[in-house]
Amino acid sequence: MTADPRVAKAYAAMKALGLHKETVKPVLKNLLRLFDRNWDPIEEENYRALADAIFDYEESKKSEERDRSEAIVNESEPSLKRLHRQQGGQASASGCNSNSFLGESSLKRPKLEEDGSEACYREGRTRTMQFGDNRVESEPVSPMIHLKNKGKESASPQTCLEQEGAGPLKMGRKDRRIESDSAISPETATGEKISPSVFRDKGKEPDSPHYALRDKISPSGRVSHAVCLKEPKIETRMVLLPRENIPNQKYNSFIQPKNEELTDDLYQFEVPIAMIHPISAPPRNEGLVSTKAYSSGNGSTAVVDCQRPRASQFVNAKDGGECVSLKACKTGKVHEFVNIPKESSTSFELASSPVGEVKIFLNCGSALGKSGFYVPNLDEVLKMVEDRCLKSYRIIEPRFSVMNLMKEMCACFLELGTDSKGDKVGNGRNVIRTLDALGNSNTTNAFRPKKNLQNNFNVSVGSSTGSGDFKVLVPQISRILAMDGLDSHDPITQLNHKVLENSNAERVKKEKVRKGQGRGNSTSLVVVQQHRFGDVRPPHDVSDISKGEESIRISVVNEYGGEQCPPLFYYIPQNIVYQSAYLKFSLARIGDEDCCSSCFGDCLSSSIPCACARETGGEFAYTQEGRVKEGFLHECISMNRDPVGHPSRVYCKDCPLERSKNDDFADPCKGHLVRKFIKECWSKCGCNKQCGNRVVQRGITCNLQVFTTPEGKEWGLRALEDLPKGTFVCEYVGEVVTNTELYERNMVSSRKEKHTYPVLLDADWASEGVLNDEECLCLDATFYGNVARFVNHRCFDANMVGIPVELETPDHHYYHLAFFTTRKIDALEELNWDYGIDFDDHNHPVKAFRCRCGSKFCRDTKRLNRGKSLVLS
Ligand SMILES: C[S@@+](CC[C@H](N)C(=O)[O-])C[C@H]1O[C@@H](n2cnc3c(N)ncnc32)[C@H](O)[C@@H]1O
Repeated sequence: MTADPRVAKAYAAMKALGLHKETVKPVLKNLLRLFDRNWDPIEEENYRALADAIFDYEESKKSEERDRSEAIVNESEPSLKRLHRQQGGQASASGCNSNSFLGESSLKRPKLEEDGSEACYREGRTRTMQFGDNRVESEPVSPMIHLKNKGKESASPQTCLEQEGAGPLKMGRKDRRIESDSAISPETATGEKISPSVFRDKGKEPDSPHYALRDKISPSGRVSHAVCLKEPKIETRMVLLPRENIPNQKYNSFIQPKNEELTDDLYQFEVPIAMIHPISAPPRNEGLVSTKAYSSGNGSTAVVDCQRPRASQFVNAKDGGECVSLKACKTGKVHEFVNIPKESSTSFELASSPVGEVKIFLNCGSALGKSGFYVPNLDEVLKMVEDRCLKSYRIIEPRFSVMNLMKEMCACFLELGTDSKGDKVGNGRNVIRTLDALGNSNTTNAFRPKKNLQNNFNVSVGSSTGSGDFKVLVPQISRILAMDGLDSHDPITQLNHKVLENSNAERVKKEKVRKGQGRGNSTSLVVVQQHRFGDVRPPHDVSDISKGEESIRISVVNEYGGEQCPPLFYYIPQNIVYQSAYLKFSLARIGDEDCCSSCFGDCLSSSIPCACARETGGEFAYTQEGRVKEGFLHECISMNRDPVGHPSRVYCKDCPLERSKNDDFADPCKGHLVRKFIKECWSKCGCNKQCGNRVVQRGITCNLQVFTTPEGKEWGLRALEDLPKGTFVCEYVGEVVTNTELYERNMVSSRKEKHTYPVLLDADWASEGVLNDEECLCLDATFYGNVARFVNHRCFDANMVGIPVELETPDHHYYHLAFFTTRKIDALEELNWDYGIDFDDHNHPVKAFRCRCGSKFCRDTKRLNRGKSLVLS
């Protein structure tokens, strides 16, 4: 019996396809592992990824068996002959690209198979085609942005989606089946497959195609081919698949197969391209790079001459590979590959400039450590790749060529990176997001168009009126963002956009229509139905978002563009139970020891602390000024800042959070902080409303404003006045839901919401035995909430701390989460608190996002790593 409804649903969906639970289970398990337990990519399109994975797994098993029997037959044959047979379509799956992606083993991190690589190159040796007519010109290249497979980071879900999971999971069974039992494995070492979708007819001929290429070998045998393309006018291309057939664009990242060297010999070079062996590169310098060329020591030149590259972005090829970081420099000339390779890997990089130059750089690391490695003939490599595409991907179109494929990649890159619709307002927004994702929002200007590209590339450049932002929506980057919620398409807020979201608006719209999600016009502020309950959310009053619910007005300002209004929600000044939460306030339940019925006036003025101070060790937590006392505040702050090492971190035997997920794959409890509580006097106390031990219950008294943040976090909250340390700012208000209800909500929303607004009231979850579901409470401010729903996260050194405060009940299962300043805050400073989230935990109710907190202690290491790779000097 499967307890988890998601697992059950998956089984049911597969059952409908005739797949038994036993077959489904191991693959599902692997997929969950692969996606870091993120169900979204699995559930999408009626479990298409899962079905594909199962089919591929089954086929790869069959293929392996076949290969095994062939290997036995071929055992006595000379290796050369076997290699020829590979060429002819009989190669063993254990050759160059043998990793099976989908089965138990194939979901492991991809490893380079040296033997396989060598076999590939040896194969190249036996061929006689010559590569000629390489032409090198040395014109400078304009600013570049870069996309790169770094091949280093561990597989985050988004990484998996983009790379490891990209191939087999994203391809439709029918239109892009990969013949896994073909002679040469369809999968690269990373399990990637090339999407045929990149072949589309653009109907353009290239201008005098020339090609140039430098094959460089590092001392260790690392090979890189780089190609610089000038004026990539598009040659007539074949149509293999209509774009609409692509099941899910976001999974169609284009990543080259391992060991397959793709180069372009058609375009005219602007600059000589060569590779830099990372080892030979000078030490990393975060400042400007001025070196022009490096020598790897064996004659391989390291030259990259590129003017004013502005940004770079890596896309991982796979795990365990080298970390090569591409550095763009302001003054120009050099791309520096700075990190030392750990192991062999393959990286892939696309770069483009605002004026449309595209550069493709491939770095094949698989020959590392092979002493006799030499550069194979390029034409042979191309031929081999084409053969593979023919056999493995069933690309039978006679005009297919790697060159065309590469051109298509450039065309897609440019097409997606520019705005064919001239959609103006949305562009700047994407630029900001993309560039912020790159770690430097100041680079926006770098992408402003200098000239119209229409003639060259059949794409137009969108520029926002006024700002003139050039839209650069790099597909891989935007997908990464989408994975982490920065750019996902919330069906509700999407409808409230004043502008079309991005350059892909048309495509997104089509996709939505196809999925039956398209709903009306997104250009006007509309009141839309909640996808959850079918109720209607009221429009905002920007002069006071609380609509009079608070004692002060809280205005809304939009200074940076983007969403004109915050997402719609009901403003409530106090928590409201949604349904099942056990929250019973009764005077009878408050014992004498939990109130001060004999007090009078202001408890703080009494020399003897009242019973309500019991919770805080017999001392009131507040000062006479109504601020949290220094010592207490610091304890709360330190507890938050070092939650893992904190002694008050406890682990549930039966964690409600994990319990609500699923039985099959539940993790052990990740721990909860046993927090310090404040107990305020309340209705059963004899003191008056002005009692100094009543702070939170008086509500918001500071001047606050909802505003658009410049860093791309969208809406945030700021103070309009200086706030001293320890000041109560606001409470986190929302619907009180049980942990299970929250889990169900998350399932329904399927993590497609752009932002999430849950808070766990878990301060006491682990201190007792097993809690009932209705006692495991959370606050969800998605639909009903107060101004605190706008407070963004900051890692560690946030200027507010959330402290559990008891008002009505001494029961620790329910409490108020109140925010107090951790230091003096200046007027107009953004307010933030540390959500305490683990950025690697994509299964947590608080959806992990790509953190833009700007703290030097930022925990979002993936972003940091990526940021490091994206140095803009
Ligand atoms: C409680 S909401 C905060 C308000 C939100 N910015 C908005 O516009 O409604 C939490 C969401 O804000 C975004 N967010 C909060 N802190 C962030 C940060 N440091 N970096 C990036 N996004 C952040 C995330 O999307 C998160 O899911």
